[in-house]
Amino acid sequence: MSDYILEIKDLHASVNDVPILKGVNLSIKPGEIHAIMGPNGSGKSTLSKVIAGHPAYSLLNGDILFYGRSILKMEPDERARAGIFLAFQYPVEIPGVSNADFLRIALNARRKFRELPELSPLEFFQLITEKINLVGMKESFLSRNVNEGFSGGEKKRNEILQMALLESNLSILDETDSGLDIDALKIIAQGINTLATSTNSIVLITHYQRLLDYIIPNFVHIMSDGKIVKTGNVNLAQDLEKHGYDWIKST
Ligand SMILES: Nc1ncnc2c1ncn2[C@@H]1O[C@H](COP(=O)(O)OP(=O)(O)OP(=O)(O)O)[C@@H](O)[C@H]1O
Repeated sequence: MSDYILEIKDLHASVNDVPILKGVNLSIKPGEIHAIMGPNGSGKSTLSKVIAGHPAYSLLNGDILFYGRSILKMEPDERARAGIFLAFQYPVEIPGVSNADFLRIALNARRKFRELPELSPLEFFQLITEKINLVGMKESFLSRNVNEGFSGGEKKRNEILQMALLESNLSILDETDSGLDIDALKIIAQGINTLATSTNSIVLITHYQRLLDYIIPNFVHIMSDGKIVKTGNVNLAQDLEKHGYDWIKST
């Protein structure tokens, strides 16, 4: 078994024949939290979607290893069941599907993969009641359709609720902090800290140093034009906040 949960090696990817990722290298060990920052359009969301297996992206070169094994041939649902979770920058609404059913079916698919017994609706209800407190959500959100009519911040909370339920090994949170009010940011950050264990890893994609006051990452990476151009600790985010991205170019 590899020492790493995730290893990305010289990853090049394109969308609609436009090259976006131009040689990304990243290694993540269990127990680590990594933050990825970078200017708009630098490829952060693309990286997260390529890891999750989004079919719109073509892989041109490189590899993605999950516990030492290439996942390139795995479908997105296989990757999710195996323990890769992506909280979307723009969570989708699914009219006609109740949030509770969606979450229970997703959880049971993951439990089946882990060779755990599926939860009955009653057992699921007991578990979800505990988990919604973690993200400060009201129970009424469970009977509504997935994200339908949810505010921006409520959609983000719902993503973290999924993360809490699925107990994924690798959780990639794409701008989960954007759209959250100050109180919600603290609640969500606290929830994420509770979910971080010595055996899983979290990748936070963010524009705001503020999030990293609440969730202290082990590493901060800066992406620019499809590559990770600088890696440091949490001080790197503070320097960036002070000096802006032009500072990176001059260092
Ligand atoms: N379908 C597409 N066709 C052409 N270009 C695309 C397509 N999808 C994404 N791109 C481009 O890929 C680049 C990287 O986008 P991506 O969303 O990964 O950036 P990002 O770093 O997450 O940006 P932000 O911080 O604004 O969310 C952008 O220039 C974007 O316009």
